[in-house]
This record gives sequence, C-alpha cells and structure tokens, in this order.
Amino acid sequence: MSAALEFRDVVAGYGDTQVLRGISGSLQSGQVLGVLGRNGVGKTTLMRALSGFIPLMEGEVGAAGLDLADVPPQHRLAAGMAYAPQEDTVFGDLSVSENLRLHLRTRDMSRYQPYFQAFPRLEERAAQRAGSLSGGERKLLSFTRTLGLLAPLSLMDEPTEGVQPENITKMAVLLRARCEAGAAFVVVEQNLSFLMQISDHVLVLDHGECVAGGPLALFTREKLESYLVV
Ligand SMILES: Nc1ncnc2c1ncn2[C@@H]1O[C@H](COP(=O)(O)OP(=O)(O)OP(=O)(O)O)[C@@H](O)[C@H]1O
Repeated sequence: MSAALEFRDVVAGYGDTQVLRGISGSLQSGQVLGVLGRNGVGKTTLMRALSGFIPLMEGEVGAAGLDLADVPPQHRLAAGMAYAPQEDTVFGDLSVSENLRLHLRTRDMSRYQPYFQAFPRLEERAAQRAGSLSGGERKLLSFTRTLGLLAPLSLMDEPTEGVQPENITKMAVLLRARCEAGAAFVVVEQNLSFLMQISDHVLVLDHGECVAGGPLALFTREKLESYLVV
C-alpha cells in the first residue's frame, strides 16, 4: 500500500535562503504526524513545501502513489490534499456558511452536523461575516471546513491557536474520528497535550533540520517538552 504522504530529503526556503535542510517523513492512512519545534525552526515552511505553496529546492513529495512535484497548490485538493494555513484561514468577507460551502458542489451541509454540535457558535453565526468572529472561532471554522472537505490527507498549521480549552478537547475527538474513517493528517502544534492526544508519530524540527522523530509511544512528555524549551 502506498503511503498517504511521503516526503524525502525536502530542501525549501525563500529566495536563495534554505530554511529546511533535508526533511523526510511518511504516514499511512488513518494516522496523524505531529510536527513540533520552537518558534522559527521551519514548521510552517515545511507545511508550505508539502502543500506546494513554496517550491521544493530539492527532494520529493508524494501522496497515495502520486508525485506531487508538478501538481500546483490550487490543484492539490482535487489530488486529495487539504491545507489549513496558520494565518488567513478563512475568507473574512464571506459568511460562516459561505466559507463552509465554498469547496462543496452541493448546498447540503449535513457533513458539518458533528462540528455544529461540538461548536454551536458556528451554527448560530452561520449568516455572520467570518471576519467578525474571534480569532479562536475563525480557527474552529477553518478546522471545521478542513475536516468537512473529507480529504484523504490534510495539513493543518497550529489549528488550536487561540481556541478555548474545552473546544480543543472536542477538536481532538473529531480529528481522531476522521482518522478512524481513514483520513491522514500532518499537524503543526505548540499545544503539546493536543499533539500527544492526536498523534501516532512525531517529527521534531530545529533550525530547519529533523532532530527527532518516530512513533509517539517512544517519547515521554518531558522529552517532547525539552524540544520546545528556548
Ligand atoms: N515568507 C518568508 N520569507 C522569508 N523568510 C521567511 C518567510 N517565512 C518564514 N521565513 C523564515 O523562515 C524561518 C522559519 O520560519 P517558519 O515560519 O517556517 O517557522 P515556524 O517554526 O513555523 O515558526 P512559528 O512557530 O513562529 O510559526 C524563519 O527564520 C523565518 O524568518
């Protein structure tokens, strides 16, 4: 079986500057790869490189047997890859429901029912401009839209940033439910409890290099915390 995502020796950055220096990893359907590291070590850059928003300087990225090198970012969703960036996660001038319908070919919103149940404020504010939501609510909207796409593979950059703790617990449950259905995720997170709740494997970045990685079970919380200490 081909991996849900496989990346090998990824080198990427901005202009002539290399930020990532040879990052590799893979994950199977139904698994979560949690990416962690201190601020500025290259986590967002890795997500941009995997999603095609910045080109690879070297290396390979493939998903479900497909080489993604020549698939531009706007075609990646059709190729099975969803991406929720850290910032500018929703369209502020569109309503909450317009944001949720944007990529759907149907007006049927029933796929969002479990998310509306978990986050009733989203349904209450369905007609409201997404730009008028709080930062945490915008993150919940982005999370809901990303999971509602039902993509085989989703990349999410700090999905819990600004979200209230009780909703973070619900996010973990909803995300794992998608894994049960076979979806795979790469998730960048600073919230270690959330990351440990959702991840099967972890990848630790420091200064653009992978300094540790493997099954979550091999790492204690203290060990993972040590990678975040400045
Ligand atoms: N658009 C950009 N142009 C040039 N350099 C950038 C750009 N975005 C990020 N960088 C640089 O790349 C390096 C890695 O940044 P990146 O945002 O990937 O780190 P990060 O681990 O996601 O950090 P944080 O946790 O603060 O979001 C930093 O030195 C940053 O200044």
